Amino acid sequence: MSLYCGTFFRRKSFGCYRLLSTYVTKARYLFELKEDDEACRKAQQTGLFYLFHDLDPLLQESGHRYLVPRLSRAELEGLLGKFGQDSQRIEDSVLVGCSNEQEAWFALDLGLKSASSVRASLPKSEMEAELGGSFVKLRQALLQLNSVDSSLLFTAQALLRWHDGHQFCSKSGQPTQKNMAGSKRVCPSNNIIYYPQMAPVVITLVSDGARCLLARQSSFPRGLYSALAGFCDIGERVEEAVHREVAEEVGLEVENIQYSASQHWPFPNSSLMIACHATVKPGHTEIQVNLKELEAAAWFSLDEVATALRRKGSFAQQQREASPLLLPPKLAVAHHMIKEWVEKQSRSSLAA
Ligand SMILES: NC(=O)C1=CN([C@@H]2O[C@H](COP(=O)(O)OP(=O)(O)OC[C@H]3O[C@@H](n4cnc5c(N)ncnc54)[C@H](OP(=O)(O)O)[C@@H]3O)[C@@H](O)[C@H]2O)C=CC1
Ligand SMILES: [Mg+2]
Repeated sequence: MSLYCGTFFRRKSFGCYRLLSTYVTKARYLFELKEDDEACRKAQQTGLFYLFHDLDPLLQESGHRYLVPRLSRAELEGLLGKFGQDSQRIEDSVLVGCSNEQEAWFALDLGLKSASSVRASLPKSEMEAELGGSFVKLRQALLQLNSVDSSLLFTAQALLRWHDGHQFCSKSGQPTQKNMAGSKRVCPSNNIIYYPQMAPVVITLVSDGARCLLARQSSFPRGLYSALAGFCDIGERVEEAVHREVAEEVGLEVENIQYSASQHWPFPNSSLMIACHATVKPGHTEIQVNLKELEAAAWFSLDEVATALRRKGSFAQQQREASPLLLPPKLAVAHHMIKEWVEKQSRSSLAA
């Protein structure tokens, strides 16, 4: 038997009521807000709002870091009033999370172009002056955000982008309607439900036992190398995608595929990055770079990679110093895998 009593779920087990964990309580609260428009509308009264302008989040500079301001409902209504918009606009926001105390967090974009005058794009520089911050490209701000803020902003931007691109039903051509939380859109003419999507991408760190294989695309910043990444084809298993992508990009066959971690990556569209380690078949290490996909690929020794990982200083600083190898930023899953590989290799060379 389970009882819902306001803020907590309690489950009766062996005659006593067990308080559910904060995590479970939060998960169920968010589930309720996604399912129940009225509950979500109510949560918008007491919630906090992250602001975006044409998918760029509002940030405030503080030394070398960015802070992410959040507006209360009253502050948001005041802002909208100054720009001739009524509080109805708040219902365009999407739910992105909540605090342990069940204060719901929403994201609202006031800069996306829309055909409707009630959804007009508000002027960016006037809003920035009013809010004492600036709307910054999320990719540019990455290195100056903490991991909690960046993860929330990744989700918020991906969700806002998805809604902006799914205003119409692909079958009937009619406008779709967002539910209050923004967890889906429905076509009123045929009841088709559209859910936000992420494209699965495999990212593989290939090792030959002593070295790891890193590659770069011509679009990467100068000096940056990363693990091999590629979109999963439809119908493919993760293992198949890993085999195919490595074969396509560097002409090698891999084995011993081991799952490492995953990450939602919002650039340029929403991807679910599935990170795996893999090894090449013994003696099969000769790389044949597919120049349609990559600019270069090479094997790097433990020492080269460990030195690059240890290097301090900003990315731009390292580029100026012409560091021989630059690695992805800490918050990218590619960085996590490279670090994991270095730790494992270092442990096994110590043990040897
Ligand atoms: N977080 C991290 O640590 C890292 C994240 N990544 C991300 O991984 C993603 C994939 O890596 P990438 O090497 O570019 O991928 P691929 O090797 O699969 O090649 C990219 C090409 O795939 C095509 N493509 C684009 N979107 C899709 C899609 N949804 N489904 C199928 N094919 C698609 C495009 O081709 P066309 O333009 O010809 O249509 C694109 O040029 C990138 O978005 C990148 O940002 C990559 C490395 C590290
Ligand atoms: Mg690729």
